[in-house]
Amino acid sequence: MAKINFGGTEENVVTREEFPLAKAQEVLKDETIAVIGYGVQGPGQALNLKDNGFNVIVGQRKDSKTWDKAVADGWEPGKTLFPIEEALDKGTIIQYLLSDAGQIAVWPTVEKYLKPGKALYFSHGFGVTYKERTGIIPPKDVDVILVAPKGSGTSLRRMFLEGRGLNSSYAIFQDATGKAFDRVVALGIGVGSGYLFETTFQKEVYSDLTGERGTLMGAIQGIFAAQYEVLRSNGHSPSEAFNETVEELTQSLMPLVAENGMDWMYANCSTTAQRGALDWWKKFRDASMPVFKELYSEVAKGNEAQRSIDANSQSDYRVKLEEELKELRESEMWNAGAAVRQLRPENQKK
Ligand SMILES: NC(=O)C1=CN([C@@H]2O[C@H](COP(=O)(O)OP(=O)(O)OC[C@H]3O[C@@H](n4cnc5c(N)ncnc54)[C@H](O)[C@@H]3O)[C@@H](O)[C@H]2O)C=CC1
Ligand SMILES: CC(=O)[C@](C)(O)C(=O)O
Ligand SMILES: [Mg+2]
Ligand SMILES: [Mg+2]
Repeated sequence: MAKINFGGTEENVVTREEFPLAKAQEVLKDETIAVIGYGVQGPGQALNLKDNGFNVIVGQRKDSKTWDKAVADGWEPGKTLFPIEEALDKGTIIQYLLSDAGQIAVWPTVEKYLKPGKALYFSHGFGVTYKERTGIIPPKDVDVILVAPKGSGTSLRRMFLEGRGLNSSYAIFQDATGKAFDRVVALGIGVGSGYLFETTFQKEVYSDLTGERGTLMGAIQGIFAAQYEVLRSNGHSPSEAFNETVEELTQSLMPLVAENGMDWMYANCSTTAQRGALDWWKKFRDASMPVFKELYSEVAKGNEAQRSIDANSQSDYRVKLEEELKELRESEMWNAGAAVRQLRPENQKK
């Protein structure tokens, strides 16, 4: 366990150096890892575990699109791919990777197979933290652990195949066997994490729900739309408005931030831009602070969790989500974006 100083605070971090893959394989050599759910995280984690040499099987609803996806990915029905209950029975570690709403519906079935000594693994603190709303209360004689990749399951798989890794948080809610730490870290390394930082189930879900509604997905679309609309209402063309709002950020500036921080990105822009950005960023911070405070309060009260449960437990939730995604895709800003993306040299038809 390394102690890393993050901006003045020392935190526990597990890296591949001190917990190499060989150690993870040794820790889990007698385990059967059953990945329940094959949506976004399921494929990324299961395929990385398989490529890392672990004994992993997939449990999914038969005659479902995701069953077919698993077959297409090489999982063999009756050998490494099973209906959910069969996988639950065979698994000594249950990776519960159904959707958060789906986990509620299937929990009564999962609970039946949680024999003493097994491990119940999540990639989100949602189900256990909001137990009054989800009904997910694990038995006392199983390990309850979490590895939460800080990114899409699609990126987890892509970065693994590129020889890189996506960072994950890890937490132990219950250590019934005395092996919970070794199991959770071994699984974190096995699913392809670059390094693991410690958290709790509650801290993970509060921060994650805030992040995805905030800078990572919700707020960023909000400020893109606001700037785009102001530019357009002042006579700027769609391509100019989109390039100045999104394309330059994703293609040029965000990679510089990822490489070496915000000051590095600023330093690689004009002094005119630096002056402006340094003058305005606090104004945007102050304007959005009340919204972020309201967001966190709604998350901590459980209202955001309930909203997600109510909406995503509807039988037509996917249809409704797709309609809203279509509305976003067909908005002028993202329509202009599709044209701009096509103009990238790498996308030009050869
Ligand atoms: N999407 C991502 O990249 C990330 C997801 N997570 C967490 O990982 C877990 C899995 O997330 P995703 O892969 O996005 O899930 P998802 O929304 O893609 O759903 C996974 C699978 O659950 C199935 N499912 C949904 N409702 C069901 C039901 N009632 N009965 C049976 N199956 C049902 C779906 O068919 C799908 O195959 C969640 O706890 C999520 O919060 C964590 C980090 C990132
Ligand atoms: C990809 C990720 O980390 C999210 C945004 O939290 C999620 O998909 O739930
Ligand atoms: Mg997340
Ligand atoms: Mg999330």
